[in-house]
Amino acid sequence: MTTQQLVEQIVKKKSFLCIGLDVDLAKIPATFLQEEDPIFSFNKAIIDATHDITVAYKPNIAFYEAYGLKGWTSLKKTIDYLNANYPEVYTIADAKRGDIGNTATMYAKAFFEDMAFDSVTVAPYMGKDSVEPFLEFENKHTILLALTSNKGAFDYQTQKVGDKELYQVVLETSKSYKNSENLMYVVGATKAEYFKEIRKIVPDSFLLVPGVGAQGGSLKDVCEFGFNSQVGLLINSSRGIIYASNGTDFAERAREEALVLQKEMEEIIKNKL
Ligand SMILES: O=c1ccn([C@@H]2O[C@H](COP(=O)(O)O)[C@@H](O)[C@H]2O)c(=O)[nH]1
Repeated sequence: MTTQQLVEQIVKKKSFLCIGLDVDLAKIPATFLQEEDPIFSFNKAIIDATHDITVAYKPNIAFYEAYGLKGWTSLKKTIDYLNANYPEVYTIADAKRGDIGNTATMYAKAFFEDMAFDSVTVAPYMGKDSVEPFLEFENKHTILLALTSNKGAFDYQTQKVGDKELYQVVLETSKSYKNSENLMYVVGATKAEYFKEIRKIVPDSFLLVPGVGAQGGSLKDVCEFGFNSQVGLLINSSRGIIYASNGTDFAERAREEALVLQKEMEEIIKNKL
């Protein structure tokens, strides 16, 4: 999907919500456990209940890898279901990959070609030649970790490198990568006070923002400086939406939680765009 198509969906749905499909078998309604593929069945129910109010879904790959071959099969069925039934929805493989060039190309093929995701998250630590292979893929985005939502972000990402903080160097340097127009960045909602500085460096880029919901980040605070003329934000919530209930009403409750965020987004879009 192109960035323009993503923006069109955001405007049409009045939403810049991304729902995280982080499925933990210990947390989904017990009735699913009797099914042949509980993870896919759960995802399908969540997707069918929310696709009209969200613009993106983000399965975190760890939640699938943890279940081995069965988990990969559930992931493949989920992405195929999305692409076949809701092709207008943007998809993110939250895989946080990063390795030397030829290996990076294989990671990119896995997520962009075999799995047909629109984007994949990538760690910047191994530098330019570990990121550029992902950027070669047309109409696919590479979402580089910049300033993450966890406490450990302060271990390295805000450390000074010369007169800049490391996350600033990542943002600045990555703009010179070949095909850098295919880049987006991860910035945690729990770091709302950094968005002003981040927008000075990457005013036009899309930011994937996890940390609203279970991690306590504020949508309003992120939008104050994170919002740009094309919205420029994908706000992710995973546990806060998909585990709103583990009863028979789980899908309705997930929709209700998603709707709370979407309504807030609609208001922000009305006031800011
Ligand atoms: O900085 C980051 C990068 C990625 N994540 C991932 O996003 C979701 C958040 O889930 P919640 O349940 O809404 O907290 C999860 O997949 C994380 O691994 C992040 O939280 N922070």
